Amino acid sequence: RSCSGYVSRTRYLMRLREDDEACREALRSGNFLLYHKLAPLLQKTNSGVYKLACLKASDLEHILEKVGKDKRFVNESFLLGCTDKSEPQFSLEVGDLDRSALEQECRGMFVDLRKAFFMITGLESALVAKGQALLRWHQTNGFCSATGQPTVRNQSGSFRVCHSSGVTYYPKMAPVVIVLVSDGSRCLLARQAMFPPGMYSALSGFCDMGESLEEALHREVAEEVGLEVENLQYSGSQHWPFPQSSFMLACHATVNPDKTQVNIDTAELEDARWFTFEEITEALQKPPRNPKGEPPVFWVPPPYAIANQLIQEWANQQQLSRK
Ligand SMILES: NC(=O)C1=CN([C@@H]2O[C@H](COP(=O)(O)OP(=O)(O)OC[C@H]3O[C@@H](n4cnc5c(N)ncnc54)[C@H](OP(=O)(O)O)[C@@H]3O)[C@@H](O)[C@H]2O)C=CC1
Ligand SMILES: [Mg+2]
Repeated sequence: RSCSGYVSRTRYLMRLREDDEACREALRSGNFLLYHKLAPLLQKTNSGVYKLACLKASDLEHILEKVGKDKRFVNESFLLGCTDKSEPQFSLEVGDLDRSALEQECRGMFVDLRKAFFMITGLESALVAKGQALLRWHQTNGFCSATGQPTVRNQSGSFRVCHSSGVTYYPKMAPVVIVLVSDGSRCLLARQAMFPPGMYSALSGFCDMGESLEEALHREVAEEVGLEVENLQYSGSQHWPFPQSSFMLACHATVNPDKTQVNIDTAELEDARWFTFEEITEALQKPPRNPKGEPPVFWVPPPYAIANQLIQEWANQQQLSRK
């Protein structure tokens, strides 16, 4: 099978999703991400940094045998994608097996995704989030919501079907808008009470049924801070795993510099305020943690969060316009 290039990899994955037999076959040459109760397996490299553990099929079978599990358990994996070399990648939940025995056999440790996500590289964190999202979706969609009967997965895990009602269920994400509002020289950031101390982020909110991106964005800003925005500019998108699969759609927007008085919805937000270019530049350079015991200083979400991209873009824009 010659599968170099993006199109042939994509077509290969398409076939694995649709053809159960081909997908079962692909398990034999697969790479596996393991999760213990949704916590991914990481391994420490020789240089002391953590990486996502990717086990070969033969190693995984060997490990399963060691912890007393039939190697056919591998068939319960879900297809995630494939590497540049067209090696298929799968995720597997091993939460029923002994955690420390597995950690020992795999020379790694299972780390809560909220920590793991920020311990590894950007590409790995996108993959590990996808793996968890797919496992979580399957774990919570075992029954048809029309009939209450069990749903059955296809081999790749790209859908589940209820044979009683005939309904097919596909993995879902919740669309969320996130917007950085600017008044021309300052940008508006907010914090929820549950955020870590000192962290402020761009305004965000779930899209309502039937809304466009633009409508959701206008509504969220009006609801949360009582402002009317204009000049929406799309920036990018991101799958976000916390607390569950969101599909983040990120935009910039402006307000009239004469109408910047915020009126905060205190049920949603603890605070929202305008930050200057100098405050933002300083926060972008700061490591995202407060030393223990110190009063909280202002900081912004880390680079893997699309909020960081918006803030960075705004700062770059300001820098140019100030030259
Ligand atoms: N990657 C990034 O840079 C960032 C990501 N985010 C993510 O964006 C998402 C939304 O942000 P947030 O500002 O809190 O959202 P909202 O402003 O819409 O407010 C959250 C409220 O919406 C309700 N809600 C929860 N889930 C859903 C859903 N699936 N559909 C509709 N309403 C829902 C809940 O209400 P109730 O209290 O009634 O349950 C919740 O309290 C979060 O997942 C957050 O992690 C946010 C900022 C930055
Ligand atoms: Mg919000």
